Amino acid sequence: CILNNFPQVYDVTPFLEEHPGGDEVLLLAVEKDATDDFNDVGHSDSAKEQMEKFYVGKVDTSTIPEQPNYKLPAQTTPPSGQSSGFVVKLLQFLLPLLILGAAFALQYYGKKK
Ligand code: HEM
Repeated sequence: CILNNFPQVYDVTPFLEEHPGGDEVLLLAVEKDATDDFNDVGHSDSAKEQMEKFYVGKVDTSTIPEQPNYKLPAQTTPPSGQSSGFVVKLLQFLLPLLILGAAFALQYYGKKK
């Protein structure tokens, strides 16, 4: 089935083996709007007449959503990833300070003894 000359739909299944341009190009156009592909080749008037033999019907364009009704897949990082990432960053900043503080404290108490 081909969406050629959108919104007209043509079923070219019986034509696959007879198509002078080969079946491959037709199969590449399956289930998409092949209007540009068809026109770019510069098909003859006879080709356009033959096309009418495969006419199935029209797509009811009112059923096509204006916005695609799918959502992009969510980011791979889990939702908790953000907060744990923050904790890691905080620790990366605080840990060297803590070690430095511990080193100074040890030095101070070590001298006292
Ligand atoms: C119902 C749809 C189609 C019909 C009835 C059809 C019919 C034909 C016919 C009769 C020819 C011989 C040349 C001519 O008379 O113009 C032809 C050639 C060709 N068609 Fe189609 N065609 C269809 C769809 C497509 C689509 C979707 C493509 C996609 C690109 C395509 C690509 C070609 C190519 C590449 C040639 C060869 C042109 C050449 O060698 O000069 N056709 N087609």
